Amino acid sequence: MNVLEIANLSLRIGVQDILHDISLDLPEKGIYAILGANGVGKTSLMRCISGIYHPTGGEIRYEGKNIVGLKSHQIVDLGILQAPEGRQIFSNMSVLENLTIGGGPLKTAELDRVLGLFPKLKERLKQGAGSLSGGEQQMLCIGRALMRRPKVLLLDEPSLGLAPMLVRFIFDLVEEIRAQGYSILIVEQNAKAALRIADRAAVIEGGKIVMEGSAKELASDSRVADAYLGGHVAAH
Ligand SMILES: Nc1ncnc2c1ncn2[C@@H]1O[C@H](COP(=O)(O)OP(=O)(O)OP(=O)(O)O)[C@@H](O)[C@H]1O
Repeated sequence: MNVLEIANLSLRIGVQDILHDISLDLPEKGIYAILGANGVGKTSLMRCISGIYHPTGGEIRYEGKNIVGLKSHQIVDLGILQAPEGRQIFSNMSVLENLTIGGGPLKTAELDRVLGLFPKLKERLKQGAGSLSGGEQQMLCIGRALMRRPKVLLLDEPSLGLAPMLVRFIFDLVEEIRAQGYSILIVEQNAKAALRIADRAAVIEGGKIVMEGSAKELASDSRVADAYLGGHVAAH
């Protein structure tokens, strides 16, 4: 079953066509990767799903129901949570405050579950979030989304600015999060890392899907290799 279905989605802002005829399905407990270079529309697609941008055409169905037109907070309440690009943590607040902000009364069980995934954060609960390393800030950003127990997690460039070792760590963690029953849509420029963990993937160029298939197919496609894997077909 698909938890999220995007059908013929288009987005126009002013006179600019940002997204055109985007269709993709996220299976329940699946990882779907959206690949592409800078500025092709990946973040805009995420923003359409989370209700920040309103698509000009098409549908976004969550558990079979079209969510286009709903407000961001309604989409969050339905169970679609985004860990945004650039992390957007509150650097002058503590790690604990960042994790618990906006979530109503503190849910200890949720906190324990999230901290179980991120032992590094557990050691730094009282510390100012601004003093965390880049990788830890990324964990905090994902952890904050998980505190709301989403069904669908939207990850925008989780590897951005991280050292290769940390990229591996973050992607292993995404796999672990999926194993806990979440469905994950991940936007990435790091095609190699994303294809390693994804079930399916799409490549976006100029606001359009130019390739779509299983992650295995895409990883062994010479066009993907040339454009996104530095000429090497990825070992899967
Ligand atoms: N609010 C907006 N107003 C005008 N143009 C916008 C707006 N949001 C996005 N765009 C344009 O849409 C295009 C796609 O941007 P988007 O941020 O979605 O790309 P991206 O693939 O996520 O790139 P990046 O990896 O740099 O975030 C860009 O040309 C951008 O300038």
